[in-house]
Amino acid sequence: MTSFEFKWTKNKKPEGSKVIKLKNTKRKPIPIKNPSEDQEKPKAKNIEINRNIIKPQFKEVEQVVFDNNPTSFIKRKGKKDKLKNNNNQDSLAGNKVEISTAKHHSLFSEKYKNVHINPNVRGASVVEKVFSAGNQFGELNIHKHIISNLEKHKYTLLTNVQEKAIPEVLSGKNCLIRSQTGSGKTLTYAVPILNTLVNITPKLQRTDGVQAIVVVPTRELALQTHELFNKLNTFQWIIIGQICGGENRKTEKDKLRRGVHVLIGTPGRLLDHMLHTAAFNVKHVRCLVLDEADRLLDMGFKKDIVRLVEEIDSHKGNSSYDPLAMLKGQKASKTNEEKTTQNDERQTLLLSATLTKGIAELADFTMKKHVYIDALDESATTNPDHMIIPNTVKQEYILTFVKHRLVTLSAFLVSKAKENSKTFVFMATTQMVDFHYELFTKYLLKMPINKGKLKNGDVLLLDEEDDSDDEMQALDMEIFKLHGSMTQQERKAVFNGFRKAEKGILLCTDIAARGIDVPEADCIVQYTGPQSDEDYLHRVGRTGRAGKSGSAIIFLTHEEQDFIPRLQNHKVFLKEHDTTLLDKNLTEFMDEPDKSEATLALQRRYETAIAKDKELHRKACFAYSSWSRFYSGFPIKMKSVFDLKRVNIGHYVTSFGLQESPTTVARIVRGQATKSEPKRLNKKLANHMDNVELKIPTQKRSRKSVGSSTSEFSSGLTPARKKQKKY
Ligand SMILES: Nc1ncnc2c1ncn2[C@@H]1O[C@H](COP(=O)(O)OP(=O)(O)OP(=O)(O)O)[C@@H](O)[C@H]1O
Repeated sequence: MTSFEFKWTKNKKPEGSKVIKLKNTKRKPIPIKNPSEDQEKPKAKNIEINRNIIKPQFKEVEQVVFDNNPTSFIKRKGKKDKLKNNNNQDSLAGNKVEISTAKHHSLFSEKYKNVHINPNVRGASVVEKVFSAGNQFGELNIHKHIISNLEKHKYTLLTNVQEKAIPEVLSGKNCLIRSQTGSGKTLTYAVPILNTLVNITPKLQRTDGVQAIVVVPTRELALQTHELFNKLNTFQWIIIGQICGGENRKTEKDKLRRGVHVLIGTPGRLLDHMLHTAAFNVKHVRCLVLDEADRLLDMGFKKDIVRLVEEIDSHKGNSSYDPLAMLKGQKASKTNEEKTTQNDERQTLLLSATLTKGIAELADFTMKKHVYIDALDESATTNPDHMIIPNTVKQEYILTFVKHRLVTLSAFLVSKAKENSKTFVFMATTQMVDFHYELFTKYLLKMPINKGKLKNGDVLLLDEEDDSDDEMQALDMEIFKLHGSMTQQERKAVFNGFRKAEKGILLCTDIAARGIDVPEADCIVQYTGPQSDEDYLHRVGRTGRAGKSGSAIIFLTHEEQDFIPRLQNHKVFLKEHDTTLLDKNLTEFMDEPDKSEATLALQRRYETAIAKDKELHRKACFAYSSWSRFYSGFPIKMKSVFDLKRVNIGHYVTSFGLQESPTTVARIVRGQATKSEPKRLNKKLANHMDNVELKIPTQKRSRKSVGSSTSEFSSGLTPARKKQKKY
């Protein structure tokens, strides 16, 4: 890269001029014109500093590097020698620079053209009560130790769904249970299962085998459910176990051989053990729970579940299972073996926050007869199209310019850090999570001491080569990341870390969208749109748990604004986010009173950092590429809102802090180009090229994990496994 340097000696220094250092990059400067003066664009060899524009206190600047962009300067303290070496014969002594602070469109509150969201459309959302009318666990016919243990953990009042469902589950009926997110569905099966097992006499032995199987879609949910069971289970003879993808199979086999009564796991791994671990005996399974049933289906686990159910049924007879009858009959001194052969049909429970056609089909397949329990008041009119979201959650949207998405998100996170919030940020792909995690950890949490400005406050500067001793911890906030391509140990550590943290930001994929319970989470950010309307609901449902309050915000671009009326059709009404606080926080954070300048400073800081950091640049390219693949793969029913053909992909590249064209990024990802700064293609051509590239199934793409987000829900099973020997 060629650099130009010039210096004024005191006597040569022209009035009103300053020492600057011009760094020549191939990138074209963003033309910034002072609207008040109709002057020519600054020419490289005739640079003049306009004092009317630069603040007058700009006096003693030793060296300023100008990277071809009038708004972005780089100060290199103590690096004169290095800079000198970079000088070449093109030094421009005496040249003048016109530096303008001409206003750009503002970051957040600019009024958009073509916005057709009607902010006045308000309607009555469907409201579901969380807690029942004061009924308590103590009133249920359950073991007193379970009740005292529940109370010890502050579970005293029954939630609505618990009040309605627990008696039905206790009576042994098959149930399909629907209630809103965070309403306590886990206890509706955990309490009855424990109660049934604790009441069996003589006491269950380890050799009695698995009595209940709980199937959940993700490993985190398995971990969480396992913890809840263990919290409630003070009965030493009842063993709760957990198996899921990513864990050591052999350890799990040993666990199963030693004996487990309640087994919680993800479908793939459960089936794997059912088929290959002789010690896993399903003959005595009394209860099968399919938690987050709709998610299990969405994630393509239907086949595994069908197989799992068939496997359980093939080992059992047909007589009906009735835990209540079993309890009544406990006085007759039957052996455990007699009891299980007599009660050998499983009870099945399906739980979900949304009711879909798929669930109805799954219910038909897994249960002969079942009762449907809905937590919504009987008086409320139920319409399957209406989405029920806790009314304690404030739902908002923010309309951003595509190229400002990154800075807007950063500003939002700065605000959240100030509020000591616990925030989930949902992103489309694992590559996006990885990239943003690294970017924010390195370049948002930490800032140069001068916060992107020269000390005298004149011009913005980029932290191109400042070393760590010039940096400070700008935000007192920990950032976490969670996605399916992390190892099981990493996932566990992050999940536990985030749950225990007092505050923090979790960047995650939809792997954290269902069932995950972080009671203190008070904010949900959807940085990329959901793949379905139901996904919107589940993501939002990570806050506002058990009646607590929370907020949820979705980032939308102009092209995506139809998502708002779409949600209105589901009786979900979002308000536009008031950006005043964002503006304030960003300007304070960047120590730059003008929000456009603050925006540019942060964007340029990111761009410079990414351009210089090879690994981060690679991550940015892969993140963009995975995003474009994700975006082009939105389900048909969502295409009216999220359609790659309608978006300006060049701007999206900018939103990943990249300076290349989309086509070049695609070539870099394919290994056909190294990092470069070519001319941007025109938009149409770039669009066209990128679409063509997406369709070419190159070897690299299929090998690379930049693929869809569904891969991350892997059960840990390797596909097309050879049959393993039982032992
Ligand atoms: N009776 C209760 N009293 C107080 N808190 C409760 C009660 N029941 C459950 N909770 C709390 O409510 C939160 C949500 O519970 P749970 O995870 O079971 O909800 P859910 O309905 O399964 O949600 P999702 O649909 O998102 O999976 C948890 O933090 C749990 O501890």
